[in-house]
Amino acid sequence: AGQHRLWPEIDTLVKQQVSMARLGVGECGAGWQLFAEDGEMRMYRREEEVDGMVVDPLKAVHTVKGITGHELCHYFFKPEYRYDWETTLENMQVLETISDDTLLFFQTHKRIWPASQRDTLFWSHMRRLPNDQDRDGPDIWAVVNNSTDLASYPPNTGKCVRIFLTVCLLCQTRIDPPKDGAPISRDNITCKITYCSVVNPGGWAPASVLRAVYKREYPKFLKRFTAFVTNKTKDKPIMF
Ligand SMILES: CC(C)(C)c1cc(CCc2ccccn2)cc(-c2ccc(S(=O)(=O)CCO)cc2)c1
Repeated sequence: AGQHRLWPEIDTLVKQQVSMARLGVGECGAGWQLFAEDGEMRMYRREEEVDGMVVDPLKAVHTVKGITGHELCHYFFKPEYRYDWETTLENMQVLETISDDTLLFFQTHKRIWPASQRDTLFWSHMRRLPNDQDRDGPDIWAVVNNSTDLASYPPNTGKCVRIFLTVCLLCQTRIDPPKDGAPISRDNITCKITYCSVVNPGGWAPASVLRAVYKREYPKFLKRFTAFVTNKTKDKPIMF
């Protein structure tokens, strides 16, 4: 099959997002402020505005026992689970199945703050990456979501304001095999998560209101999503 028109953009952005996500908070530029902590979860943001719009880049790191990076990316990527964990979702459509690891989504989100309703149009790509640092270490899995244009879905024509986002979920699984040579169980696996996002909420919303929403919503999202995956996988064979 010929290359899809989006493939070059997808391949370039995925590589760029993954290399950024693998940098520690200290390495990828100054100005990261820790704004939320909960157990193993640390959430950082940078205060940035584009054309007067708050687009605060966000970087969260978390460690969750008992699930793999492949499982976390699988439940984040697959549309059939999204209504179970994305509570702000009003409607989700898969407009195009570009390949088995690349989908085009159109989503409308519930109206949350005293501004208008939002929608998002983005491609989503899931990929296993070679673990080039640690040869025999487990692989790294990533999902990248990036806003895109589609002539049949022009932004800001209907009731919704278009959100523009780039999101990267990067996961690395650590396996600590049991001493007695027993088979690996979920007690022996740990997933190190890096979640990066830059979201331009579009339209106009007061910076103070937006920042309050980010601060409230993002920690909830990561906790809710990882709890969902833990619960979904606990009685299933491990998906390495
Ligand atoms: C909070 C803010 C950054 C402005 C925001 C507001 C809204 C609109 C609805 C909403 C959600 C939460 C709070 C306020 N409004 C949606 C999103 C959003 C949408 C999608 C994705 S995704 O990673 O593609 C997962 C698939 O859905 C992540 C974030 C973000």
